[in-house]
Amino acid sequence: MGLGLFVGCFLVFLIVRWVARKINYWLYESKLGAARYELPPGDLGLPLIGNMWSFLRSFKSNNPESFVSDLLRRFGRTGMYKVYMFGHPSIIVTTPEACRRVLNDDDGFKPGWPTSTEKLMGRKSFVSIPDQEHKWLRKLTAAPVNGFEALTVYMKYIEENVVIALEKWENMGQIELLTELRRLTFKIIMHIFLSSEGEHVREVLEKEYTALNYGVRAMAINLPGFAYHKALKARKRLVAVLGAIVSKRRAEREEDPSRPRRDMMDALLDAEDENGRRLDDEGIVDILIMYLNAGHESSGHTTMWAALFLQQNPDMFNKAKAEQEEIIRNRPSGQKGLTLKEIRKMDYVNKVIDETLRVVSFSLMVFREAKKYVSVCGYTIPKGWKVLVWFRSVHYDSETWPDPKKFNPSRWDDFIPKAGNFLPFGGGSRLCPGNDLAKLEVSIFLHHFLLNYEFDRANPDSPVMYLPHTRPKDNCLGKIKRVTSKTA
Ligand code: HEM
Repeated sequence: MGLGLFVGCFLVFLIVRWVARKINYWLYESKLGAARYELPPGDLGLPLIGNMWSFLRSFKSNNPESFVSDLLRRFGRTGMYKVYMFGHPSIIVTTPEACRRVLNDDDGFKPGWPTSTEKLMGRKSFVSIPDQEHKWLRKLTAAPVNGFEALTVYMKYIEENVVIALEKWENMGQIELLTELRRLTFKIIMHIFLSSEGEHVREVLEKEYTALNYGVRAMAINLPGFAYHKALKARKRLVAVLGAIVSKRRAEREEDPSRPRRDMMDALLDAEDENGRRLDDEGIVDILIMYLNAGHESSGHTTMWAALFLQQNPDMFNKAKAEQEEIIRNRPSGQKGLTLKEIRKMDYVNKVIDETLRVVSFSLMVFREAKKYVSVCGYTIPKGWKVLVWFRSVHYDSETWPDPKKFNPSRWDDFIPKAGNFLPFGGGSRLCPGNDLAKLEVSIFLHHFLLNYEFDRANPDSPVMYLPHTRPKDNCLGKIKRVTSKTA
C-alpha cells in the first residue's frame, strides 16, 4: 500500500471518529443554547453507546471505582460530570452536597429509572407513578413495615426463623450462605406482605425473583438467552401468581367480611384515598412485586457481608460477640428472645452494619430526571436529562472515609457523618421505607450467629462480582459450624 493511500485512510478514520464523537453533542448539547456552557464537564461519548462500555468494563474488571475515578482524572474534581448512559444524556453526581441537593428537591426532580427497569417493576410501582399517588401509597405502606410497633411485632417472627435457619444450615453440610440468607429474608418479607401463603408459593416466587434481579442491572436486550429477556419472562410469571393471590384474597374477604385483617395485602385491599379511590389488582400486584423484591435482596446481601467481614476479622468478631454475651448476661431472668431495647444496646454491631452498608454500597446509584432546568452546585442540569446519584463515590470519598476500601467499624467511634456523606438508604421523599426493618434483620441474625456459630468458607479467595450485586462469585460457599452446645 502506498504511503498516500495509508495517509488518506488514516485521515478518513480521523474524520469519521471526530464526526461520531460530535453526534451526541449535536443531538443533546447544542440545542440547549447558552445553558450548554453551564453543564458540568464530561463527555457524552459515541452515539447509542455513550459511556456504557467503560461503565460495564469497570464492573466486569472488578474495579467499580475506576469508572468515576477515570472521569475525575480526565475532567477534574468537579463532582458532577455529563455522560450518556442507559440511552439518555445524563449528569452523574458524586459529591455528598450534590447528591443531597438532588435527593431533596422534589420540585426539580422525579424518579428517572431506565425504561427497562420500569418495565420490570411495573407501571404502577413507585418508580413510575406520579408524586401524589406515591405520597399516598408510601404513607400507607411505610409505617406497617418500618414503624416501632410493626418492628416489635416482626421481631419475634424474625428471631424464630433466624434460629431455625441456623440450626438447619448447620445440618446441611456445605451451603451457599448468600442463597440461604436471601431465602430467609424473602420468607420475612413474605410474612409481612402475604402471611397466609404457604411454602410452595414462596419457593415459586423466590425463583422468579432471582431471574428478575439478574435482569434489573443487565443490558436491556430483549432476545432469548439474555438476562433481561429472562427477567421479563419472570415478571410475567410473577404477575400471574400474584394476580391469582390478589383475586383469591378478594374472594375470601367478600365471602367473610369479618375475616381478620392480617398482613399488608389486606391493608392494600382496604386502602382508599381522600377521593374514595381504591387500588385495582394491577396496582396491588406492582406494589407487591416492588416491595417483595426490594425487601429481600438488599437485606440478604448485607447480612451475608456483615457476617463475612466479621468472620474474616477475628478481633472484630470477638468484640461483637462479647457485646452479645453482655446482652444475654444482663437479660432479666424469664425473658425469652430479643427486645428492641437490647437491639439499641448493640453499639458495636450497629457500627459493623453501618460500615458494611458503606463498604458494600448495595445501591450503587439511583436515578432521577430533571423536571425543569435546575442549578446544582454551580452547574445546570437541563430539563429531561437523567441524574445518576452515585452513592458509591460518596461512600468511598477518602476525605470523609480515610482508607475507604478498608472495613473498619471503629471509624464510627464518636463519628456522625455530615448530611449527604452516608446514603445507603437514599434520602428525601424516596428514602428507603425498609431501612429500620433491614437493620433489625441484620442485627438479629448477627446476634445468634455470633453467640453460637462460625462460618468456614470453602473458597476464601473466591473473587467478588459486582453485577447484578456485589457478592462473592461462589455465593459464599461454606459450612456453618456450631461453637456452643445446643443449650447455650
Ligand atoms: C440493606 C437493605 C436495604 C438497602 C441498602 C436499601 C436501599 C434503598 C435505597 C437506596 C432506596 C432509594 C431509592 C431511590 O432513591 O430511588 C430504597 C428504596 C426503597 N426500598 Fe430499600 N433498601 C434496603 C432494604 C429494604 C427493605 C427491607 C424494604 C422493604 C420492606 C425496602 C423497600 C424499599 C422500597 C419500597 C423503596 C422505594 C421507596 C420509594 O420510592 O418511595 N428496602 N432502598
